[in-house]
Amino acid sequence: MAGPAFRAAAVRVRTPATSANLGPGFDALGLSLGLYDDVVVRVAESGLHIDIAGEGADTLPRDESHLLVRSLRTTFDLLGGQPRGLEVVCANRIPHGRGLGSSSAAICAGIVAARAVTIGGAEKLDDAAMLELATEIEGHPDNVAACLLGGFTLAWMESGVARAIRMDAADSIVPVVFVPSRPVLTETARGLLPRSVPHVDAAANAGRAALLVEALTRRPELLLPATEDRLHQEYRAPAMPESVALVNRLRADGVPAVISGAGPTVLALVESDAADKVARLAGEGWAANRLTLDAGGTSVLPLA
Ligand SMILES: Nc1ncnc2c1ncn2[C@@H]1O[C@H](COP(=O)(O)OP(=O)(O)O)[C@@H](O)[C@H]1O
Ligand SMILES: N[C@@H](CCOP(=O)(O)O)C(=O)O
Repeated sequence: MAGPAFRAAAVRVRTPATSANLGPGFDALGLSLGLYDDVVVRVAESGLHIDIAGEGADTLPRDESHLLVRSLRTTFDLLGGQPRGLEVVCANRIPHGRGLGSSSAAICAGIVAARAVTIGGAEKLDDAAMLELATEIEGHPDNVAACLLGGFTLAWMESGVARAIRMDAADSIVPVVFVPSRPVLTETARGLLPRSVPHVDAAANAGRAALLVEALTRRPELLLPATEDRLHQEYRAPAMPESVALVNRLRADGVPAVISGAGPTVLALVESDAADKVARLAGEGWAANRLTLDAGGTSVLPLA
């Protein structure tokens, strides 16, 4: 049987950074942030050519082991076959290994780009199937849900299948990130988690995660209690002691701060009039950035 046909024109995909967990919502809650990687994918006559600018330009592989290319390949297989050749041009702005969802961004960009360059791709792979595939590649659904859908997402697994709903965070909320210079791989930070946790901690997190949905969408004044976590942050402290100390210091000052994703970035969710002041609180050793909320998720854009 013949494989699929491909568009001759290049496709440009923009994909956001994400902050997962948000304190108590381990592997469930995610927030899409206004910091983006861009990728242009073109089907070529032969071979694989990868061009990378920005984050990872000195370290990422230029072969089939590149994460975005692996995601493209997996998606093409699902859509019925591989193109003869591929050109991939990446402009990376999301820092790697910092808890801002760079791997999810690469995975989602690959899936969306493969679907867009395949004629009839959207009919064969709908949005639910993209979430399922992205979760399979990433291993947990929280970042990829926010990355694909934008906004504030709640993801869960149902009979082994990832599902998600999208909400909008209150637009008075400003995400401020404190990014340290040293990375910690998500795999390392997940390896520090215990296999079981005390019932009292699980119960506390369930209540706070539920409260967080209300706080983030409608009542930001509840963000400090709503972002309290007992399931992952302290367990991860040995890999990121300065980050956990900064979270505790900010929280003691009344700032709703959490470890972003698996860390080591610290995320503060603050009202816009306090954002600049909060951004100055961390001091030396942190790149503090006042970001925006992303509403659109991973999108196919016109070529520049
Ligand atoms: N834009 C990208 N292109 C290719 N690979 C990427 C890209 N972004 C991230 N990765 C891969 O993902 C790894 C980081 O993933 P991870 O440890 O989950 O951290 P993060 O919190 O940034 O997602 C990088 O070391 C790299 O191997
Ligand atoms: N729920 C995951 C989130 C990982 O996010 P990342 O941005 O660090 O990849 C976890 O806490 O392990």
